[in-house]
Amino acid sequence: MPYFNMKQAIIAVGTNIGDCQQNIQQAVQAINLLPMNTQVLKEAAIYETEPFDVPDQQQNYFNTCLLIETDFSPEALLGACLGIEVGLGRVRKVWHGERIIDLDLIFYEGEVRETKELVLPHPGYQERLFVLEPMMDLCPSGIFSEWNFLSEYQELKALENR
Ligand SMILES: Nc1ncnc2c1ncn2[C@@H]1O[C@H](COP(=O)(O)OP(=O)(O)OP(=O)(O)O)[C@@H](O)[C@H]1O
Ligand SMILES: Nc1nc2c(c(=O)[nH]1)N=C(CO)CN2
Repeated sequence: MPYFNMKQAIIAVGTNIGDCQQNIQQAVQAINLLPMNTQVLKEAAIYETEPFDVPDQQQNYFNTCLLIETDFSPEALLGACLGIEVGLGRVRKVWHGERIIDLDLIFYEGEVRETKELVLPHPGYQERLFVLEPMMDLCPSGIFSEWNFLSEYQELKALENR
């Protein structure tokens, strides 16, 4: 019987320690091993980006975004992502410090949250070309569910090209 309950979400991935391509690959594998029918449907290109809004000297980041489907709730999906970060060796030391892997939940369908643990859509994604650019690979119209991020992408891209 067809199964209609799956939800789609976008996860932004960032890494700037160690073998960054491998870190991303391991994150994708870990997401595909999650329960609740979770799987990566589409991977954006990987972009090398300069550190943005960081407190110290850091290596360039490698950023991408993943379109996934899942039966997890938004809260459970975030918990699963935080578990993958820990499993891949992430240690939190300072705010916006360098990291082996960062998995941010940008959108979960049209869901909105404003709790201490989970804010949806992810706060600040509109100011981050390193998130918007790979999201355009996943959604070339600049639209995901109720969210239209095309103009934010175009504005930041134009600034970058000046
Ligand atoms: N949409 C979301 N995606 C990921 N984490 C979130 C989200 N909303 C709230 N959080 C909370 O943010 C906390 C800190 O996340 P993290 O340490 O990855 O922040 P950061 O990546 O350094 O900064 P930023 O959130 O600005 O990218 C997490 O423990 C999580 O509970
Ligand atoms: N280029 C780039 N800069 C960042 C990134 C990131 O993933 N890429 N993540 C941050 C905190 O989440 C802070 N700054």
